Amino acid sequence: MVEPMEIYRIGEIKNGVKERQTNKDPVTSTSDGSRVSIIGTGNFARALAKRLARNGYSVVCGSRYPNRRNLALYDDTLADVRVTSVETALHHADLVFLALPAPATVNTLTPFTESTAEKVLVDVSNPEKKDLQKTMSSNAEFVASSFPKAYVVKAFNTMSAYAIENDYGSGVRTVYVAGDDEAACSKVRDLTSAIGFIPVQFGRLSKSAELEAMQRELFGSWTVPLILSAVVFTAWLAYDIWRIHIIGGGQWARLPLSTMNKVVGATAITQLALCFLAGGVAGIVQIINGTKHKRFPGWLDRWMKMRKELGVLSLCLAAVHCIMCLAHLSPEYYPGWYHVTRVPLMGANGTMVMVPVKYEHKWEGQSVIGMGVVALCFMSVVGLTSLPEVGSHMTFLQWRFIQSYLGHVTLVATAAHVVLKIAPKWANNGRHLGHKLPPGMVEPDTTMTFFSILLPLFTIFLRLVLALPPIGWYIDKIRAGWERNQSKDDVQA
Ligand SMILES: NC(=O)C1=CN([C@@H]2O[C@H](COP(=O)(O)OP(=O)(O)OC[C@H]3O[C@@H](n4cnc5c(N)ncnc54)[C@H](OP(=O)(O)O)[C@@H]3O)[C@@H](O)[C@H]2O)C=CC1
Ligand SMILES: [Cu+2]
Repeated sequence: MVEPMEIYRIGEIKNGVKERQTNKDPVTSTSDGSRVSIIGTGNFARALAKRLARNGYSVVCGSRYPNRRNLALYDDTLADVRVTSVETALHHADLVFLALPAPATVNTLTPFTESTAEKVLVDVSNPEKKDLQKTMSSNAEFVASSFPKAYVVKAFNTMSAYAIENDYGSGVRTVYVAGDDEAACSKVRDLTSAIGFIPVQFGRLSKSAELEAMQRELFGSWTVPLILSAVVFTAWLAYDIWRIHIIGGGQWARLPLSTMNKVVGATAITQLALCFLAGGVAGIVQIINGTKHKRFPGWLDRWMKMRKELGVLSLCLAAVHCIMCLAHLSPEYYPGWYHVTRVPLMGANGTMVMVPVKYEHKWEGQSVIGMGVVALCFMSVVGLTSLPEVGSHMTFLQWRFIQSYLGHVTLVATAAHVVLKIAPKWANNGRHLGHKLPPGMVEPDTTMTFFSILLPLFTIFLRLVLALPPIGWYIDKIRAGWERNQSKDDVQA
């Protein structure tokens, strides 16, 4: 942590803040590690300046119009931050943040190229694709090629100005740092930790392209799982509308809640199955390869990497399904779940009549709802621990237990919830539809609920096959490092 130091400022006294003058010359002395310059006076520059000033740094912001910028108007903390010309700011410190729009970065510094020599220039920009130079994959590399005597580092671009300004120990705290000069990167990392963030060296400057690309994708790693959810949801919805409302003549008034509820539930369980199926398919690929040291095919690799997102989306959908279920849980919608009880009522002519009413759940209703609640609880634990903010507080053993073992129990509980829902219909063999089937004939179940359970059941079956001996032993051996072709290769070597 950098020691708080005497802050000097030149400029107007705002809101009665007493001006502290030192006899240091802020322009000529640049080797002081507690001095930082920021080029730009916008949202990012102000947020970073505020944070640095709070931590005792001497901060100067370089502007095109220094006389027109008064940062103290935004925040009292910024009263200690001086606004100077870009050139003066470049001289103020060895560490210079470039908080400028990407297309303006190089143009702003070009007139002062000589002043950039030996400076650590931190590019925080998030350029649009159209702003990138044709031959460059990132703005940071363009800055580096334009100012070869400077040490360019990419950092802070994945953090919002809001988080920089307001983080008091929670929220996103990781700052990715990329650069070719280790001393320069180390300077940026030290400053990052000194102001309360966690620096992570992301790689060399060429990795800036990845850091910049991260900010161009609205949903990042969530994009494909979200699209997949939308596709699965639409497919189930189309099927159920066709089956229930178009050819089945079901009431359209039941579409927004009753039909939609089933579709949301079916999408949730499909996503959950896809989340766990990836591990099963990976197991088969490892058996075929006879080793765990071979890279998975690209599609499987991407699938494995989106398991967290698939699981969390499934949890969100399951929660919505639960609320929708509770919202219309009544004998009208679920007649088979209730006992018929006769209660006496006074008839019109003064005589008592016994009227059948339904208010008590039969075991069918109890078991479906009970199992649904259990599944949702397990799913919440698995989903929440898959978030890095929660998972990072657990030991690997705890994390694996929840993600793998409890995860599979969740899938089984969810499948059981659905099977309990549709099993009574199978037992009735079509009688619920009012059909009289000849002996031995089975009414085919064409409900969406039935189809939606096939993938989860297959996933559970696959995981069982892969877990039980002898296949389970074989996979364990491979996962412990054994290789089928090891001895042959060793002999050849
Ligand atoms: N805001 C955020 O949350 C984040 C921003 N960033 C990156 O930080 C950089 C700055 O963003 P932000 O502070 O939001 O942007 P702003 O538009 O708020 O500020 C940019 C500043 O750059 C200076 N500037 C110099 N030349 C130009 C020019 N030609 N056009 C416009 N401004 C110019 C201006 O200062 P002056 O007029 O005093 O010269 C201006 O205040 C961007 O590259 C952005 O991608 C990265 C992560 C988060
Ligand atoms: Cu359900």
